[in-house]
Amino acid sequence: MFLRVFRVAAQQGAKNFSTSHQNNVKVAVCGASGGIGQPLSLLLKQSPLITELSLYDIVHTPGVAADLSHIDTRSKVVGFNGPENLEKALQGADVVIIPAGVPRKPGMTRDDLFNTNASIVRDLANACGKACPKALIGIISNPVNSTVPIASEALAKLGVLDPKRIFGVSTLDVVRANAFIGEAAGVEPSKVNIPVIGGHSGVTIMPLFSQCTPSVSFSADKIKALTERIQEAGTEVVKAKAGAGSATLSMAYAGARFAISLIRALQGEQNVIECAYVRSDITEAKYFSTPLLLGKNGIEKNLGMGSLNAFEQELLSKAIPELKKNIQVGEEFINKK
Ligand SMILES: NC(=O)c1ccc[n+]([C@@H]2O[C@H](COP(=O)([O-])OP(=O)(O)OC[C@H]3O[C@@H](n4cnc5c(N)ncnc54)[C@H](O)[C@@H]3O)[C@@H](O)[C@H]2O)c1
Ligand SMILES: O=C(O)C[C@H](O)C(=O)O
Repeated sequence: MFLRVFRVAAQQGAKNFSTSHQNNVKVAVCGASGGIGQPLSLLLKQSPLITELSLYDIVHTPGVAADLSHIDTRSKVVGFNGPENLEKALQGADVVIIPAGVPRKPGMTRDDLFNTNASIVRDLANACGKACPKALIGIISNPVNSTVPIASEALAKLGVLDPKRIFGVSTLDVVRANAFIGEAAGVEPSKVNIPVIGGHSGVTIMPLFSQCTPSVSFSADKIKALTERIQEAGTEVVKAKAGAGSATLSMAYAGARFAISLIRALQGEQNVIECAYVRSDITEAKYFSTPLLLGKNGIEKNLGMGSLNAFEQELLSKAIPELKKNIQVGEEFINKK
């Protein structure tokens, strides 16, 4: 079913493709051999909007690329292994998606991944800054609340930061919220659309039930319970996988949706909107996720968070201090001597 949805979305994009200014679209996936990287690359391989798929990892990319290259779709697939090939992998990329780094095990928080993943994201952002400074970059690697500031500062140090082009991928929070609400309300999940704002961990994940379409009429207790489930959904998967990692398949779906939205907007399609964690002046937190109107240069317009009800205001007051702390940790890491 979801493959069909992708085909439909991709075909809708393809209508614009013929009239677009840009016929060639190169997408690079960094961390392409991993639990997310492989299914994400598979989903991207199905999109007729992509002409070149560049797969980078420190292991196994020749095999992953050989395998995917036998699929009879438009894009050419090339694998690049090891840091000495990183800049080659990124050269000319229009979109870079980064699911590189370690995932959680039961009992860990996303912040426990910081020590390993901070330097991985810094190095990949540095390479993007050199090889494809105009690319739209989507960061999946956790902790997203900190890795996006790290990547942004790395690009700023190189003098190539354009905050409109760098995104923390929080699409999985929206996808989960749509799924859980659809199930609870008896509505087809693909018809549900709820903004999830803030950040991507625990209390920073803020689903805005008051702005859900179609509108839903749950009790206050039900909204609280669903909000907590959405906030802890990553942990739900980590526990269920019992040591074998965190969400990979749903993340690949969400990552592909986000990447394809970036490309559709790049191709000139109007009204492409996604929530993502970006540099922002909407709240006191320097980075914050809100619905974004996407365009040819990344963020066309930050659509803000709209009006919040009392429950959502309370969520915001809990999210902001945590976000500020996560952002500061990221900035201190990248700015340390
Ligand atoms: N944003 C989200 O919503 C979300 C959702 C799920 C997982 N994640 C995060 O995504 C990351 C990846 O998760 P996974 O399950 O795919 O992990 P994984 O261990 O299965 O795969 C990670 C891949 O990254 C590669 N890698 C490691 N160092 C690298 C480097 N320097 N350059 C390029 N590649 C490198 C590894 O070789 C591996 O193939 C984790 O940090 C996880 O927490 C984020
Ligand atoms: O929970 C995790 O560690 C992975 C990811 O951030 C998720 O939300 O599934």
